[in-house]
Formats: sequence, C-alpha cells, structure tokens
Amino acid sequence: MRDLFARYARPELGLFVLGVVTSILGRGVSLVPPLVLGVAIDALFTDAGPYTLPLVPGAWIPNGAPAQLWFSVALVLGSLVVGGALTWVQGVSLSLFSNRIQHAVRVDAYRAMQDLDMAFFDDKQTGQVMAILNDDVRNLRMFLGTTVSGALQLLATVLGIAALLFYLNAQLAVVTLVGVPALGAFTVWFMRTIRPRYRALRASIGDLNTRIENNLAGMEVIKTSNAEAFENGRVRDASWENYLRTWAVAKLEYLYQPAMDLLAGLTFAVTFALGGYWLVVGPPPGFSGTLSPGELVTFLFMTQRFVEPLSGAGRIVNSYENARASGERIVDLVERPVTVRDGPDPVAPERITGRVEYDDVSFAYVPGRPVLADVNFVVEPGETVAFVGPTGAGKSTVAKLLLRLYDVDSGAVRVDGHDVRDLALDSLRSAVGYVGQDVFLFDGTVRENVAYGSFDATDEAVVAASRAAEAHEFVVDLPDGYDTRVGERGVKLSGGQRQRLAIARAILQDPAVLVLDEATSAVDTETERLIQRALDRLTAGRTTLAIAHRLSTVRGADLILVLDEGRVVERGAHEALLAAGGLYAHLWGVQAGEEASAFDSLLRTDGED
Ligand SMILES: Nc1ncnc2c1ncn2[C@@H]1O[C@H](COP(=O)(O)OP(=O)(O)OP(=O)(O)O)[C@@H](O)[C@H]1O
Repeated sequence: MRDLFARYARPELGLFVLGVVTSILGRGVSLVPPLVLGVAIDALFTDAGPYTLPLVPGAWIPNGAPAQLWFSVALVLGSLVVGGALTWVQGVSLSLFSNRIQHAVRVDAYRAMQDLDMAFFDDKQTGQVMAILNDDVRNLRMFLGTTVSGALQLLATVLGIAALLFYLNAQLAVVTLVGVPALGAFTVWFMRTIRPRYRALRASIGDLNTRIENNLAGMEVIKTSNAEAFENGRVRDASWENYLRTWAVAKLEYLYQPAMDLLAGLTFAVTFALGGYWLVVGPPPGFSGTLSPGELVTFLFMTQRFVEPLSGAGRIVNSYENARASGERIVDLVERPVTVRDGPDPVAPERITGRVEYDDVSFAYVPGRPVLADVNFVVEPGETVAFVGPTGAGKSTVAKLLLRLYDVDSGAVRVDGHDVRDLALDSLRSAVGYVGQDVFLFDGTVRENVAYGSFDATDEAVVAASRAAEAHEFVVDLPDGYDTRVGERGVKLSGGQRQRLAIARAILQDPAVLVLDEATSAVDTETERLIQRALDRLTAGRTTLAIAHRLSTVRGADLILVLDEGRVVERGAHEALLAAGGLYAHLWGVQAGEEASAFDSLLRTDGED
C-alpha cells in the first residue's frame, strides 16, 4: 500500500499538500466562531471577563461593548467566508489529485495486464480482471482522495484541539483526553477483524462479475440450451455469496460506528457534567481554580470538535481496509512475472524471408501433461506445410508456439535461423500473420477492422486488400460501406464475411509467414470458392503453416505433417502418404467418405424433387 502511494502520489504531491494544508487551515478557521462566542458571553453578556482573543493583538480590538459585538460578528462572518474558500480549494485539489492517480493506476494496470503471458488469460477469469481494473482502482482513488487527507486532517485537528483544550483548562482537558486510548484500542480490534472480511468481499465481487461476463458472452448458448433457469440460479448463488460477504463487513461496520459514537459521546458527557458541576457548585474534588460560563461553552464546543473526528476515525480505518484489499489485488496484477517478453538483447532483422524451423520442440500447458513432443520440421521461404490429425492432436499449439503466445519447454522454434525467443516480440509478430478460425472483430468500422494492426494503412490499401480478399463486393453493399460499424464481436456479419475480413487484415499486414487455422464450419459453395481464391492470393509467396481442413489446402501443401497425441507420426506429400496407408490415409478416407455420402444424399433429394 505504501509502495502504491509512493509510486503514484509522488508526481502529484503538490496537489496533495495543497489539499491537506487547506483542509487543516479550514478546520482551524472553523474554531473561530466558538472561541468568539465564549469571549462574547463572558465580556459582553455576563461581564465575567475582559474582551481578549488568542492570536489577536489588543490594538485591533475596538473599545466599547457595541463595537466589540460588531467586531465579533465580523470575525464570525469572515471566518465563514474564508472557511468556504478553503473548502473549495481543498475539494478541487484533492479531487484532481485522486482522479489523476486513478487514471495513472488504471492505465498502468491495464498495460501490465496486457503484457501478461497467455497462460494467465487461460486461467484468470475475465470478471476478476475487470473487477480489478474498475472497482479496485476506484477504491484506491477514494482512499487516496479522501481518506489519506482525512487522516492527516484528523491528526492535525486532534493534536491542535488537544493543545487548545490544555490552554483553555488543563484540568478539564485531562478528563476529555482520557477517553482516547479506549477509542484507539477499540479501533485496532476493528481493523484486525474486518481485514479478512474485506478480502473475501473483494474476491466475491470478482466472482460475480465473472459469472455475469461469461453469461453475456454465452447468451446464445444459454437461450438455445434452455438454460435460463439454470443461469438464474448460478447468478443468484454468486450474488448471494456477495451479499453474505457484504453483510459480514457491514455487520461489523454498524457495530463499530455507533460504539465509537457512544464512547466519544461519553467523553463529551463527562466533560459537560464536571464543567457544569464546577460552575454550579464549585470545583469538583481534585479540581481547583475558576471557570466562567463563556470558558465552559468554548471548552464544550472544542470538546465536541475533538470527539467528532475521533468517532469519524472509523470511516477512515474502514476505507483503509477496503483500499488495502484492493491495493493487494492491483499489486498482484501489476507485479506478476512475465515469461514471454523481449530478451535482454532482442534481434530485430530488417527483413524476414520466412524460413521456419521447429527443432525437437516439446511443450506442455500444464507441467507433466505434454501436448507436443519432439516436433521437428523445416519450411523453406514461400512453402506451405499443412498439419492434419485428430482433434486435440496439438495442431493449434504448434502454431501458437511460432507466434510466441507460449514458449517451448525444450527445443527451439526458429525464424530465419533466429530462435523466436531472441527476436524482438514486435518484429516476430509483425513478420508472422495469423488468420484464425474464430475471427474476432472489434467494435468499430469495417475499415478499422481491416486496418487493425496496420494502423498507418491508407484507405486505398484497405480497399486493395479487401478486393484481394474478395471482401470488397459485400463491404460496399453494407449500409455505410467501409464505414459500417460491425458491432461488438462483429455479430452483424456472417461467418464467411468475417473470414474474408480476417484475410484482408492479413493481406494488408503482408507478413513473411502466415499461420492459417482454417475454419471448419461449412459455407456455401459460392462463398467457399471466394474464400479459396482469397486464401490463394494470401498464401502465394508466403511461408504458410496451415491447420488444414480443406482438401485443396492439404493437397497443395509442399509438406504434410500428421500429428497424433503431440507427435509427428507421418510426413510427406499427399500421394505418398495415401499410398503408405497410415493415419493420413485413414483420415482422408473418412473425409472422402463423408463427402461421397453427402453427395449421395444430395442426389437422392434432387431425385425426389
Ligand atoms: N490453453 C490451454 N491450456 C491447457 N491445455 C490446452 C490449452 N489449449 C489446448 N490445450 C490442450 O492441448 C491439446 C492440444 O490442443 P490443440 O488445440 O493444439 O489441438 P488441435 O490439434 O489444434 O485440435 P483441434 O483440431 O480440435 O483444434 C488438447 O488436449 C487441449 O486440450
């Protein structure tokens, strides 16, 4: 927590100091009315003492009761105006301070989160990350904006007024201050008890967010699976858990706050009783000297100003514990070690020709459960290698290692002879294009989506790439052409259209190496033809690693690698593999059979018509 404060507050320290100083001055100014009132009672209303004010030179004080009365009124009014101005400065500077910090923390936390390894995103729930970036960052802002300055103000007020109380009447002051240790001890107990409860509360907010976020993303599945009641139940459970955690915190807060008020009130009552007795009967046992009504009024007002912030210490402690739980979560995100990152001396070649080599590569997502074992192959620049094999064989994983979404456990992946771990990440990723099965479109226009990653591309280049990807025709038919918003997740476009935008994106990026994870979903024959043409243009002259589902891609590949359970079990060209009669021949047979039977049923349907 201290680290966070030091890191983010230092650049804005000027605003913070201004806020704290004005808030303390404001407190000081607010003591003027009770002081003046006490003096006025004694000097003007009851003749119990002379008209003197602390810190005000005698020469400034006018003579005669009426003039002194107006002087008192002017002081009270003046202190109200100055107090208002100070409150304004305090509010503005602390608000600027805390909002700037919130901005800085949020941006940093997002950047740190984005740099984390893919493995983090495999495990971490989106809702938890969202909760950190929103709720936890906001908690920190509220703490820094109001609580820290509030605590300093409280300290200054309590110390200042304690001194003033001693100055006014040392004997009564001792009585008033006796309550402080009890308040302190009670507060320490409260902090210790509430801390774990706040941690649990913050975690439950993350869980609830995750559930809701997940359901929003999967709304189609929920509806088509008739799972509304089931999901209502799950959200109710997560919300109930959050309710219980909130209640566990609130229960304690609502015990603490009135107890503090009561203890503070007791201090006030005892001071009032003793002071009143002193005035009415004479000095209580153990007390000596005189006390005037004006002095008692001022003293009681000050006592109230003293105990009031003390009971407010609860809010400060509460906010501190809440912010502390949030701070822990932010630090945990920001300081998480990253393994996939630039090495100490990253290589950034001028040009990458696109020779790709896998040298004895082994990899496991989860230690002890290998997904790839001893994968070896070489693709020369411009060649295409196709990966085929049963589902879960590790085809996509091979591709992810080339893009360094994960790092190999042993062996090496090389591009143009450089280990990918030695290349600068941005060089590597701009040299390797990726067209995946699941085309993600960002909320924005078609143009922005095609130019995503090639942010400097001209409009002409975007159109040319879209033409090459066979996307231009359908884009110009959209309501606003290239300026049509494709909406979150691009739901307004068909699968075939999204694929062609992804191809256009890759053509525009113009990478030396292409990773192509072909979509398995069926499209109509016309779309299939368009996509095939677009892919032919995209892969021409580029090293291509294709996770192939189209027979045309497989047949045209320079090399076919057959993967099974993470191992390359067969390799070669189409004809040779067919002739060998192994797994490839089997897979091919199944697929060819499916196509034949689909063809058959088509013929039969035609016949019935
Ligand atoms: N992020 C991940 N964390 C843990 N295990 C994973 C992860 N991604 C994939 N796996 C596992 O690794 C294995 C290989 O997955 P991969 O996606 O590479 O297979 P694939 O051959 O591409 O399959 P498909 O043809 O079905 O896409 C599978 O057993 C899968 O469950």
